[in-house]
Amino acid sequence: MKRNLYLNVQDKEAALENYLDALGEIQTESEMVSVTESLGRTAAEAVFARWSSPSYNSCAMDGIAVVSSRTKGASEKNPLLLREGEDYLDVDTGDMILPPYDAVIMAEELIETESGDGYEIISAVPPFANVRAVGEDIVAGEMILPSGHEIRAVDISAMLSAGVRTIPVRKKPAVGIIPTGDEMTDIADVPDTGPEDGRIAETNSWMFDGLVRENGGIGKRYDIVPDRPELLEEAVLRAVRECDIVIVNAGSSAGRDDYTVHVLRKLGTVLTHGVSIKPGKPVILGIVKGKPVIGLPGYSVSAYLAFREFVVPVMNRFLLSGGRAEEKIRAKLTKTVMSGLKYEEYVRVKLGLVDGEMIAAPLGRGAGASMSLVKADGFCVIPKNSEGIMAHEEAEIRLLEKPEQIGRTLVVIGSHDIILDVLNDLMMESQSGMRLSSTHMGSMSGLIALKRRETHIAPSHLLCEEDGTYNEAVIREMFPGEKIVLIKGVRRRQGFIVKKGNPLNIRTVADLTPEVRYINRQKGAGTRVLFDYLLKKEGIPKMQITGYEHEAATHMSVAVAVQKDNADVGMGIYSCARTLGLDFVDAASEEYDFVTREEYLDLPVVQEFLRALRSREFLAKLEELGGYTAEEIGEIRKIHNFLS
Ligand SMILES: Nc1nc2c(c(=O)[nH]1)N[C@H]1C(S)=C(S)[C@@H](COP(=O)(O)OP(=O)(O)OC[C@H]3O[C@@H](n4cnc5c(N)ncnc54)[C@H](O)[C@@H]3O)O[C@H]1N2
Ligand code: MOO
Repeated sequence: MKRNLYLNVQDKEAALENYLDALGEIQTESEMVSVTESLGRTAAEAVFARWSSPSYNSCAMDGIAVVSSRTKGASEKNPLLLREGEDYLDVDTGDMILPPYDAVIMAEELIETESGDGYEIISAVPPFANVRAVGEDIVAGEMILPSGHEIRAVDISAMLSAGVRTIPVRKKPAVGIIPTGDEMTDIADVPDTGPEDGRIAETNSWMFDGLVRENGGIGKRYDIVPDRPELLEEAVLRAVRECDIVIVNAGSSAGRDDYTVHVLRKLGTVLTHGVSIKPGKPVILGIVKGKPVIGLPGYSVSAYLAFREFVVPVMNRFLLSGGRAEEKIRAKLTKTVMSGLKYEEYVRVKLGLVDGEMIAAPLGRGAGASMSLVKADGFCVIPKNSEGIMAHEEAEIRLLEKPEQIGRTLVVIGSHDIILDVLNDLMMESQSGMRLSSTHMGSMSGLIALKRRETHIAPSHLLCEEDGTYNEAVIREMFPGEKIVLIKGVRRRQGFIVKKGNPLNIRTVADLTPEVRYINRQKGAGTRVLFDYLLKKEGIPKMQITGYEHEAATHMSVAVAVQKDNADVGMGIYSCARTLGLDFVDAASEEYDFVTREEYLDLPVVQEFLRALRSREFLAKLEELGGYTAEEIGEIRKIHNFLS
């Protein structure tokens, strides 16, 4: 099969409009459901009340039922005596009121007679006072909900009160999901130890199934189709017979086995192959036997975005829904994101509020970075024909997370350590509703973010080469005249992460001979500073280290690179080596602290962070991870550096 080179990508809006036009008017169907099961469904027709509610005149307050006309003339000067059995009946809220009674006086307004045989009242009551008249809430025949209304819990109770038991709702569109690819293994068949080399656990179909349900449809997953066009043809034809919409996943691009587009052309028509969004470019919009068949790219982020932009609008056609309104906010980016001119680019971001300003920290941009979706609070969309957005500029963010949650976020930018995940977990476990959102950019970038008031806390382990101390020296230099505090964190062991048994026998930087493949950390990372310091001490030039330019963003990615033999050695913390069953050669003990502004200490999110940091659970967790000591944990050191 020849490669598909699709260089003519279409604009997203034009492609979608053209596709919806080609699909024409969709015959929507409805089905009857019990009102009690109708939550979230869309009413296919207007719903009318069968009964009135209340269905009888009912007492609205606890007190006595009276005949209103007989209370005329009662006043403070001329109180009226009411006798039990003759003039009134004791009643409670919800009781039926029958003639001749037509009004209720609240218990609080009654003055008991001294003899206890009745009450005195000092004002007259009008007819139907404190009475819920029949039909006061809902009148039989009244329209309760218009057609197209999405049913909520309150609607359910109103319908039931009005005697409506079943209603017609729009039928959920059935969305067929066909995963493809020779390398795919159904999750049920993946060994417990993980997929064999070269195999991939088929996970996208489960994401689509969830997305289909979230958007009001029914997902129908089909077996994985191997890379053979005749099998895909068969699968598509079957799915088209059984479903309203069909998704074919992967095989949408230019690979030799990417023949989805050929199959769809053979079975029907393809209106678009390739749109100007990134990730998500290789979308295929086809029609087979009148049904929409959409080819989505294999990478999970691309697949998710393309689903949002193309499958959801088609599903909304079936539901006759305008779709959910997207919430948007403006936020300041913490770092520059560059973008090509040809595509509209979707950058996932984490959000937080620092000093009253919304801050967006961009996450990993790879199309396969599914964790960027897990962590994202929103997307920043960089338009076509834009080269990108500069750091500290404002951008529009489409929200995925609730705005309230964002206000309860402790923003942490700086050096990475897995204890940040543990602290977030401890904060989330408590009743506070607060969370910690950390972006790993290295110690130096964290301090710069703190300087610019773009983070609450900057975790840092910056060595002062002159005196071997940590953090204080650089803070004094960077924050003259500002009130900065150091929240003491942990001492942690830094060293060489090597394969089990240390086969290359690495003990010191001097053992990093040219045959040894090193993996480094990004510029500005404290671990890189430490490595450079060790090299300098030994008089070893950086350029002599094989792999000095090979960078990873976290300790854990260094450890994985060693585990999977992309490198022989890298510097990192003990706990990461241990988690992956690797060996560790001690090189230094360093201080990993949390830098913040003094004025932030009183913020509830910072207080909650301190609580988690000083908790017994956290100490226990450090013990479990290994490689940490915490003698000064949670202590606060003021670093006020006022120049005289
Ligand atoms: N020469 C070119 N190569 C590629 C281009 C291009 O323009 N020219 N586009 C790239 C872009 S952009 C994307 S996105 C991908 C899309 O590729 P396909 O849709 O053809 O998907 P595959 O190559 O088959 O798979 C990509 C990736 O995703 C994994 N995958 C696939 N299905 C699943 C599933 N159901 N569950 C989990 N993971 C899945 C698959 O194993 C691959 O790792 O193409 C670029 N290439
Ligand atoms: O455009 Mo692809 O969808 O970036 O990964």
